[in-house]
Amino acid sequence: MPDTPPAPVILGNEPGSFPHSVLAERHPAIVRQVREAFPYGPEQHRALDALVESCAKGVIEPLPADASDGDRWAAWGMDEYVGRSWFDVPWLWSESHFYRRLLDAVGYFGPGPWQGIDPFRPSKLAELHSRETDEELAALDDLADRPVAERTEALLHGSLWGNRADLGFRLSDADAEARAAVPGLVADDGDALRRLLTDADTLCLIADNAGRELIPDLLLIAHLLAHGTIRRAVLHVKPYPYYVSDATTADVVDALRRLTDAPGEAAGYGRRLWSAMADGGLTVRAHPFSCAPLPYADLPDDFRAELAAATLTLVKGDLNYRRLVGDRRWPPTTAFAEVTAHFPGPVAALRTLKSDVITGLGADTEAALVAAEGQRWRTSGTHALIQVR
Ligand SMILES: O=P(O)(O)OC[C@H]1O[C@](O)(CO)[C@@H](O)[C@@H]1O
Repeated sequence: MPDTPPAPVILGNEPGSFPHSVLAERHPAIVRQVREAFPYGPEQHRALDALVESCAKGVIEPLPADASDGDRWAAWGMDEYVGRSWFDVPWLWSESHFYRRLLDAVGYFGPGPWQGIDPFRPSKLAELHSRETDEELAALDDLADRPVAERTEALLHGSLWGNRADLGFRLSDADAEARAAVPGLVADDGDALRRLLTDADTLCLIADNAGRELIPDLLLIAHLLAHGTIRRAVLHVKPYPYYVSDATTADVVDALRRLTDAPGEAAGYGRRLWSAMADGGLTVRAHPFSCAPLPYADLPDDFRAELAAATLTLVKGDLNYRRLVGDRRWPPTTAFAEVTAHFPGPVAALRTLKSDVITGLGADTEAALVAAEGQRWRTSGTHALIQVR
């Protein structure tokens, strides 16, 4: 990284801090939610009890000897962190590892009858079939007669603000959705983004949440394909359920069915995407590194090569932003271009702010945010940004 010395990595061990509250409060709440969602047997309940106990008072344990991804986790730092408190290792690592252990506890990795059963699916489906989703899809009818550029803008902002709809985030901040989004972006490289999206070949979209975020992401892709703004799109989803609402291939299928079954314009978007999947215009990928507890600076060679070949990579959401710039205590005015210099091609972040990490702010913007809200703006989910490099 050119001139910027790395800032300290964020850990979860400071009581009262946001990362600490995620480990100490949000994770047990997620376990409770998962227990209520399925009629699990005694074995799963015991494993979930053990996980809660381990997170609160214990240390990170080795993976089972027969874990099929044992080597992968070893390469991702497992040996260094085994035996240490969940609170004392990088927060990005411990959060990510929590989801790996949670899936283990409910039998997701099998073998057995619960293999492949997504513990978050009921909440994802409820959101996909909510009144709010109906309203968002109905809004497409009003958009139909508008000029293309206006539709592009509306769909870009739909994709950006769709990131507020995050089920895990709502668990600990139930009012986040109701609070009005603050108008205006804290950083807005929208012009640069529009330039990159002119006559582009391949758009990679690194997806974040399913449901009410994935739907607008898909609508945006359908629109860009339909108008020849991009020739093809690659949608990167997670290979297994992650951070409660992150999108997997099954969620893409659910979202496409939701679109094709909808009344009005939405069905046309769904049908176009369905055919794009068939003719290679839209490809879905689920690379193991998408669930890695590491920043994108550590991209493996195959993933790096793929992103290097894209005209633009659109990185959605808060967690992807943390992975893109590095989950560190950057001074907010640190240049976004410098902390993303490692990324193999043009990249744009579309994110609502839900954790402490932030870069690329103007000094005036930071000062105004702090004067109005203290540090709350970093995590409240009411501010958003578009940043491009
Ligand atoms: O869905 P998003 O936008 O990635 O947000 C998830 C965020 O929620 C948290 O789990 C807690 O805020 C963060 O760790 C993570 O960055």
